[in-house]
Amino acid sequence: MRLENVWLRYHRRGPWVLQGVDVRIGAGEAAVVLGRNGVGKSTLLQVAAGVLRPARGRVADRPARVGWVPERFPADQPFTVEHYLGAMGRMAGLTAPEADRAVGVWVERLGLTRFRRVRLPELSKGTAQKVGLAQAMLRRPGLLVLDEPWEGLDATARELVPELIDEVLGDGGSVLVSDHRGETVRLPGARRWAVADGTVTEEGPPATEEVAVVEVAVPAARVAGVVARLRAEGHRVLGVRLGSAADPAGPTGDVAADPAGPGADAAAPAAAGDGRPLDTSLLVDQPSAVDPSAGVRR
Ligand SMILES: Nc1ncnc2c1ncn2[C@@H]1O[C@H](COP(=O)(O)OP(=O)(O)OP(=O)(O)O)[C@@H](O)[C@H]1O
Repeated sequence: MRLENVWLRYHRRGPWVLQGVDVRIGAGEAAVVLGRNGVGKSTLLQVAAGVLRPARGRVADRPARVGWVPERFPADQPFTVEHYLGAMGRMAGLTAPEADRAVGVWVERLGLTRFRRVRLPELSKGTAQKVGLAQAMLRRPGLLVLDEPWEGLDATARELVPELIDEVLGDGGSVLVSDHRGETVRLPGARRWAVADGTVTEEGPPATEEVAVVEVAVPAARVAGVVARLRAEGHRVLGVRLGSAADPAGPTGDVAADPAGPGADAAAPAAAGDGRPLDTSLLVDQPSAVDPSAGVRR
């Protein structure tokens, strides 16, 4: 997904909150949005989620299913937890039985079982936040946007947030999260977007960092998931090639996709050893899968 030259202000003659923002995030990647209070983090997340429309510029390739968790869950709605979540599940495109099943799963995971029949306005802030998390996860989002997700949550639920993020990333989704409490140290692999003066700057890894290249053989059918997981942990995936199970490092392997390397041919058809197509969709157009020469072979 890309934000291209995005401008936004809340009133016709008001100050611009976002001014020509250009950022992108790939499948299986997370980005933490940082900046001082009032700088525009929530505004940026809402544009990314499609809650706010930019005055100028555009958001391209936003995944079809977006999970949006606002900083403050709007609990002033006259529904019980289970009615609200069931309705949200159906709005997300689940059938009634699927929605019921999903509600059961997330109510349990988030420790909401005893609140099922409680009306939203009667919930504490932390419990309402959990309902906010649950509604975003009922149908696995391709983009999960979390505005200060740790705010108001109890210790157990705070532990769960990185777990949910990992699950979305592991399925090839993208995650954006803002945080002013430093909790995002729990997301060591995330990219870091610093918001200041209406613009967003990506903070890169320290240039002096020494790296090593590790070659790993995985079943071809699991390539997409493994690549997404590696990226979610902050590793750069330099390329993927096919090999044989007997001799994975042998010379017979064809290059299936080298996402950013010189001569990369993302359109080249690739098939797993058993003839099934290899899902390389996650391996193209990834800005973070970069310069293979950055890896040092020792
Ligand atoms: N609905 C609104 N109407 C008018 N101005 C708004 C609105 N929402 C936000 N703003 C203003 O836009 C600017 C950016 O706000 P935003 O909430 O995006 O910042 P933030 O970085 O998320 O802040 P915080 O860390 O306090 O949540 C602020 O000056 C804020 O007052």
